[in-house]
Amino acid sequence: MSDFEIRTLDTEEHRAVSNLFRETVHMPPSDDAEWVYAARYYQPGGALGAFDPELIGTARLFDAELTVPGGARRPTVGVTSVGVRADRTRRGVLRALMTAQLEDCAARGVVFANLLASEAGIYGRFGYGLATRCRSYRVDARRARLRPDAPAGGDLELLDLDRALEVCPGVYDGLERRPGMMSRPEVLWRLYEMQLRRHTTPAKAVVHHGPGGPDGFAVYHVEGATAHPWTTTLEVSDLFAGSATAYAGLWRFLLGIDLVDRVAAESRPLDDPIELLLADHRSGKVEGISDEHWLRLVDVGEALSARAYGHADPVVVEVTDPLLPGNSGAYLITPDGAGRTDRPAGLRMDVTTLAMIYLGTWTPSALADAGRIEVRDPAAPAAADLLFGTRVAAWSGSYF
Ligand SMILES: CC(=O)SCCNC(=O)CCNC(=O)[C@H](O)C(C)(C)COP(=O)(O)OP(=O)(O)OC[C@H]1O[C@@H](n2cnc3c(N)ncnc32)[C@H](O)[C@@H]1OP(=O)(O)O
Repeated sequence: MSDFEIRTLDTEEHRAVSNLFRETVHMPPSDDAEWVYAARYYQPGGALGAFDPELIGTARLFDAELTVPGGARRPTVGVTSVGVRADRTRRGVLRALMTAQLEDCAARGVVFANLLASEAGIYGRFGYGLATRCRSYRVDARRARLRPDAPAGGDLELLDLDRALEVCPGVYDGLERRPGMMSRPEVLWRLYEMQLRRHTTPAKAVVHHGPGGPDGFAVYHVEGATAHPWTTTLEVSDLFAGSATAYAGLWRFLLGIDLVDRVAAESRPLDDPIELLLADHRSGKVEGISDEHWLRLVDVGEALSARAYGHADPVVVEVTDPLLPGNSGAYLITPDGAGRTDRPAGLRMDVTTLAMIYLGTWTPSALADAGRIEVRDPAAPAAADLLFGTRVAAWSGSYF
């Protein structure tokens, strides 16, 4: 359909993008006070608009880096503010925006794209696969204590929000990253600033200082302190630790704050070790597991050669990518690396399914059993499980 045009928006048009996007997700426009912060979350040149001639659809991005299994980092974009005006949906506007955005990323040498999806049925057709998952849990702070043998040491420093926004970005940058973690560019911290300033109770941060300097932090605020009788929940919006000692130290602090009934952590890695630290593991309760990041391999060859692999017999994976056809073809995956090959494929899959196994979140065997991978060599699924498997669960921890 071509009765609309797609173009990159100027900075002065960003507020219209925000208004349109918020309308599509049934939120009111930002007021002037919020827009002071929200505007800083827009990367110049990062927003696309669809016009007919009014603005009827948007999609935007910011540049970042993604950590892949093995620790290498490659360029990614965080895709956000995707919305099409309700009276212009289902006529190809999103498809045109996604196509233009991905082609631009490919031309710029971006290797990945990440997003958080409003609905699970939208993005698979554009090559995005669910690549990280997270779990939420609540800990009964009145009851929970860490085991006496839990790691201890280091110092804790409590910061108000202004100071936290100065200090935490540097601590984050210095931490080792899991597969799936992104760098946090300035625009992302501006988003978090906006969100944290919105709370009616003060947001705080606690930084853990280990032998080599700051090695972890948690950002939180407490809800419920104004109602009587009160039931307070300390909500953890960020928690990153570069060592087991920092992780235990941050939790020990959070669980020891007075007048807190519950500590809620919404989006933690699937293998977050909190239960192992609690003296009574039933003082914490997993509330649910949910989607986290959807990943698009924009440059399949570069993505496959960037990550590390486990030990197993080599496997040839044939990939199909209708949207970015240059990615289609066969790739030889070995413990020493990956690259294009003419050898016959043991596994065939689309680029969406490849994204699901890329960070190790889903196994090729499970996806083959689900009918999403065509198996041509019966030995290939088990070998691919070992090649693509990771030691720690992939997780991003960054939301936008
Ligand atoms: C990263 C983020 O920002 S997530 C936020 C996404 N935004 C929203 O959820 C806001 C509310 N929804 C919308 O604004 C729109 O309905 C959008 C953006 C989801 C879809 O926009 P449209 O212009 O209607 O999509 P378009 O017509 O290009 O459809 C492309 C394809 O996606 C499908 N599709 C569109 N929306 C959905 C949906 N919500 N669920 C499942 N499939 C969908 C279409 O059926 C079409 O399928 P096809 O490839 O088989 O033909």
